Amino acid sequence: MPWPLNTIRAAIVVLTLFALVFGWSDMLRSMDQTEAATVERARHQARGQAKAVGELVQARLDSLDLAIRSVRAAVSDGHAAIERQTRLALQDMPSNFVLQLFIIDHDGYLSYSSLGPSPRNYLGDRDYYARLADAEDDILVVSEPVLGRLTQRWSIQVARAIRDNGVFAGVVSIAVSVETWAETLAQLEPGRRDTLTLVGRDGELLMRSLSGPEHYGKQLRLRRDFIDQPALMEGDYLAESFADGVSRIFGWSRLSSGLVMVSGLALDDVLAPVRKAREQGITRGVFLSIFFLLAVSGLLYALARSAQVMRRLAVREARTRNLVDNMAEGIMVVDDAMRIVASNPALCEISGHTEEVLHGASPAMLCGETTAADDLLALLDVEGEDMRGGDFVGMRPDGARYIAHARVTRMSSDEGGRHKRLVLVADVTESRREADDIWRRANFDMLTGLPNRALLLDRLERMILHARREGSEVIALFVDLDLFKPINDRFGHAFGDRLLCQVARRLEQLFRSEDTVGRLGGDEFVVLIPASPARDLAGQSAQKLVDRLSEPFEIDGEVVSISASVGVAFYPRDAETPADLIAEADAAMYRAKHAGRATWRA
Ligand SMILES: Nc1nc2c(ncn2[C@@H]2O[C@H](COP(=O)(O)OP(=O)(O)OP(=O)(O)O)[C@@H](O)[C@H]2O)c(=O)[nH]1
Repeated sequence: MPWPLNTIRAAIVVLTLFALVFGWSDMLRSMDQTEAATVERARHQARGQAKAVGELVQARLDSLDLAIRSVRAAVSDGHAAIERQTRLALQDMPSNFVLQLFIIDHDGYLSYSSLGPSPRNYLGDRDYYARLADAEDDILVVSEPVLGRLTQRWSIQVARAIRDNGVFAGVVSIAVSVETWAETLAQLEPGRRDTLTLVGRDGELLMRSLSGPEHYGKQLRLRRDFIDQPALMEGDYLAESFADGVSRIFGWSRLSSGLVMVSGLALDDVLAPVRKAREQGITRGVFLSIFFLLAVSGLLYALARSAQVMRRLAVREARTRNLVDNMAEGIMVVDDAMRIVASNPALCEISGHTEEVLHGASPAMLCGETTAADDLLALLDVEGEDMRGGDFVGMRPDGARYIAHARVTRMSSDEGGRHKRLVLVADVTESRREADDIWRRANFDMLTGLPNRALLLDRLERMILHARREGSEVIALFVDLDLFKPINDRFGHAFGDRLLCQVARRLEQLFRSEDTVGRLGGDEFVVLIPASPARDLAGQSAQKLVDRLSEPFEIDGEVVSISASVGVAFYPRDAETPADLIAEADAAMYRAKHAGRATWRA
């Protein structure tokens, strides 16, 4: 059983929603996965970058340390040796990078500067100086950025302590330009909003490629692995940058000097291609979804329309079926192989067969008799015609006959070019009988059964037309019984009727089938004889007639004798028209009466 339409529509709606929800969630999930993978790749990239740049920074620090150590070794040799060694140590360093090399004595006063003699300047308050003074080991200290009192430029001090027999004797320090160093780092950055940050051992910001001095020396507020876990050498994290509020993916690497290089990749830039692809994907998805929904809506609409059409068709079919079932006229559809393929209750009633019996049977079944069946089958053979009609005699299973009128219509051909026939069958038994009766009443004399005046005149007209064509003649014999009234009077009217019938039979026996014997009314009869030539035959016939009617009649045990007077007229000699010819014969009959009756006159 096919699914109800509503179920199909509900299934389509559910499947559509499922497809949309599944499609969208799958697409968004795969987008999320792509985003996560991109972030993961960026983490690796940031780490790698922190490591590579960190190595460069460390190399720089190593060369600065080398310079510091070489100058420190010359301190005990006096001012000239310091100056010579300083020149030597700084000769390969760019002047905008190394701002100056200077020495602070054990009292905290500047005792030497590569920039030349300078006023007595106390620098013992600097953090790095205090740290070196307190340190037990020979360590390299990298200071926070400080604003030079003389130079008014931001610098980082890279310094080592001078020891004289193990006693703190001052500091050799190189001031490097934060600006220049940050610029150098900026050139290594891959993106406009990416950052490279150098962080001190205690988490203080030494330099940052993107920002100015306002952040120098600031302690990074947040807890970071590279601060909390000194043993960890590298790592990554995602955070909002404290300096500019930009979210970044950070990778960090600890340098051998203990400083930490942090490389930050702006999250928005990292994800820009992914987000663009996501936007495009969503736009495409929206269009596809709209298109899909439109297509499904179209399908649902088409289904609704077809359901409507089917309902209308069903109603129409039911109406047609109702009409066909309630029609008084029998209907059958006969296929190309002369089988009944459909019938209605009226046909069952007319034919006396059930629908089951009729179905698949030959229409000949309606007739029962071979000749009648042949007539019907011939009637159904409508090849070349679209419509025809005719009567056939049907026979019911109980043997009862009926007259049916069939109207056969050739239906339009099917795919195979075969035609079916639609046959409307009406039981016309009654109407045919009535029509026959009317016809007989109109054309025959009810007493004798002979043709009456109307039919006589009609037959005479035909005979005259034929004679005119053939050049032959027509004889009209007008017969009037002699003295019939006395018989009526004596034996009664009914007796007279029976006598008239016997006269009619005798007249019929006297003449051939092509002749016509008719009764005009009363005791008057007419005989019409087509003849060529007519003259002798007329006389013989008239005489024969007079003789035969003179013979006695026996009616109800009574023997009676009468005679007849006969008038003869010829076409074309005596008259041209049927009425004139009869009138001429009538006139001749009167002449026979006047001649004494029981004779004939022409
Ligand atoms: N029984 C009977 N009589 C009829 C019928 N039609 C007419 N008649 C009678 O037939 C008679 C005909 O008479 P007529 O032909 O005039 O006269 P007739 O007595 O035959 O005399 P003639 O014709 O002069 O020899 C009338 O008495 C009619 O009433 C009929 O159908 N049946």
